[in-house]
Amino acid sequence: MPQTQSPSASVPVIDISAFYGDDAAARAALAAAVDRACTEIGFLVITGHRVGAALRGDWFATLKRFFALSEAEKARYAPQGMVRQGYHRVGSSGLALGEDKETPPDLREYYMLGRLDIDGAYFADPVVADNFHPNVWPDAPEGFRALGEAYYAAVEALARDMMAIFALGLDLPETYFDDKIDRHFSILSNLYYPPQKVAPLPGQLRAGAHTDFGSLTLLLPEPGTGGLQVFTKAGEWEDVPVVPDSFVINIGDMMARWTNDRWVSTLHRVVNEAGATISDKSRQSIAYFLHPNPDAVIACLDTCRDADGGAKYAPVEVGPYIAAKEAKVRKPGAAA
Ligand SMILES: O=C(O)CCC(=O)C(=O)O
Ligand SMILES: [Fe+2]
Repeated sequence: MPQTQSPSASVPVIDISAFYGDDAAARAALAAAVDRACTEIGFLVITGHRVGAALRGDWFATLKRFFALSEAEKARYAPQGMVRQGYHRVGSSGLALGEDKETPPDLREYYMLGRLDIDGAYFADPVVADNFHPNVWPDAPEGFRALGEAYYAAVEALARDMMAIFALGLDLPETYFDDKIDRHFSILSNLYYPPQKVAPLPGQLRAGAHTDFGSLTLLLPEPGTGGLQVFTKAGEWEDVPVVPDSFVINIGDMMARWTNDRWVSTLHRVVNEAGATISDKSRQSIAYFLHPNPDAVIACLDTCRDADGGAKYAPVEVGPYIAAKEAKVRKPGAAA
């Protein structure tokens, strides 16, 4: 972990196991703790989830074998145009570009998996179909598809549970978000930050400063690795705590808009190792971005209106909002 940043004081660690029990007071306390974390920093580290250790470990190991393949082999799975599913090489995007900050591309490659079940008339409707494409499965390594599908399903379920906890934290019925996320187009971004053999360009990071676009992100950094930082209200970059068997959760722009900025979509980044211009250490992480239904309209929740009943943001449709962000992040020119 980089040594030059202060240890985390802002991001709380919250055990969510009460959600799976029937102790009403414990569930209410959990919802209040999550509300506080989302209000103060927009990030929390959760324990007590149900995503198994073997699944997490096996998926990390399989991904590592994929990223070790030759560039030519990996390029066989690169998507066309703005399709997300498939392999994205190092230099193909820069997250800070989405914040209109001209920076060199991020030092990472990734393999994106999308929603598993896209059968049915809804998903083929031209209005939303751009958000739903079949997954692309590499010939190797063995087990990639089975593990990728199992991991996707596990975090999809956890994200749904987190949205239910969010609803409780916002004084809404637990099921409030269900019909806004039942046709989600969530992306599982399996990330690999290669060892750095040459010095980065000025302003070039492993992942540039950005907010996430969807309603929430479930992030699983490789066990024991740091590098992820949040921008605090005090205006400082702070390390996110590294906690065994946890997920890092942060809210994205959709949740900030739903809550009228009562909950904050916080800037974050992944830094190079402190002071080092080259490094032989790689870093892996797995991010699940919950993107609500593409045709869901995100408007201020009744429980989050300004004192005068108003709202900061005009209603926005999820699909076009996220597509516009991605067009900036993946703009041509960002390619190395
Ligand atoms: O790799 C990480 O730890 C964070 C990545 C991230 O913030 C993102 O891809 O949106
Ligand atoms: Fe992010």
